[in-house]
Amino acid sequence: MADKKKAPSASTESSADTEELLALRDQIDALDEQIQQLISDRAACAQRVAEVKTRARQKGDEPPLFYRPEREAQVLQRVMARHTGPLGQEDMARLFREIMSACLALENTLQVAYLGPEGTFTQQAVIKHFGQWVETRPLIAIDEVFRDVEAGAVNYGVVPVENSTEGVVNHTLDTFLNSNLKICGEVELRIHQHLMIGPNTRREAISRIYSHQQSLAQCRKWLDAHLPHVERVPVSSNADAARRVNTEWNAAAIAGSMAAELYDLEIISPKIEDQPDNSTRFLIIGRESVPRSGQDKTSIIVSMRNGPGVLFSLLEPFNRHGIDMTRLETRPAPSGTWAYVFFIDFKGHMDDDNVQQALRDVEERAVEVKRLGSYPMAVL
Ligand SMILES: C=C(O[C@@H]1C=C(C(=O)O)C=C[C@H]1O)C(=O)O
Repeated sequence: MADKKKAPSASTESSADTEELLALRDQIDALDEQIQQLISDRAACAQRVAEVKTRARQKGDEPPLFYRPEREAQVLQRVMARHTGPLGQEDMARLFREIMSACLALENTLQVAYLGPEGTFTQQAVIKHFGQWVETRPLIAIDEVFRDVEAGAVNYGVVPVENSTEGVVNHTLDTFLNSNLKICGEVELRIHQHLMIGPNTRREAISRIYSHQQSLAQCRKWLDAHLPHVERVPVSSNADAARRVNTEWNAAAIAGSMAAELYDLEIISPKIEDQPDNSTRFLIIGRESVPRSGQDKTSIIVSMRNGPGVLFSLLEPFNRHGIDMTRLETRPAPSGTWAYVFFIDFKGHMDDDNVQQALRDVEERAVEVKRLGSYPMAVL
């Protein structure tokens, strides 16, 4: 009996396995050492970049721009283009996202305000875009995020702008009308909504579901099918919904995984959004214009006078100059003076010749054109 027990570890086959495993681990240890050295060399380069940027600053100039969105987008694009596996292309780019985030933090720690509270999808968008190495500040309203960036209290702000199921976030668009901030980037986030409960919730007695209005709308069909008689209570954010559930025995919340983690809730039905490709787009707002990255988008607001053929005359220059329009939204004019206000996104950078020509043509036909910015298209 005792001999039999010893047999497997003594067999030649398993000791060969162990040797192979040990050799592979030696290889991994050696590679880790090289990776660590290379990351340290990269970080030292970033430190020298910071010195160069600081030296280049002329007396009386604005502080140097440590964060360069166009350069970061190019680095990530190159990582993805040359990648051949076996790790997934996006997984590799995410690793580089974090390496760059840590390198930038050596130069300067970015402060980023976002539409909070903590645990919302917007916080997830901040981390996806900037990586973990930033200081974040949750604020309770979109215009507060704009105000903090305008006042220089933070470097950048992140706000939601459109959802693939529910459409535009009108409040964000309207705030741009009265702001001089620039759009410096965009983030796209796949949105998964989960049904979650707290430690005191009695599953069979759930009579109320808290969530943000948009999330309730994104899960309407699922709720109709699975919990038709449960009251749906809209609250100010998904994180607020998750917080409430903790103290009520008959309530559940719909929110994202960050909120579940933050408030220690149990996800009882994951991914209950009606559209499987449900995603939200966020904008990064800042005070500076971003140079060309090679794969850019531009956003403008155009005010046109009412009249026949207005939309045609607005769109015609884009068509003539071969510009790919990616979004067109109409909003009521803030004052009676303008009949229409159009929010337009298109591919290309304001420094591109055809974009400059198209903008000149649009400016001739419009009451006013406001350039919100050119910025790198979302890479991840
Ligand atoms: C190193 C630089 O500064 C920052 C850090 C980057 C990086 O780690 O690759 C890229 C762009 C900047 O946000 C740079 O400007 O090249």
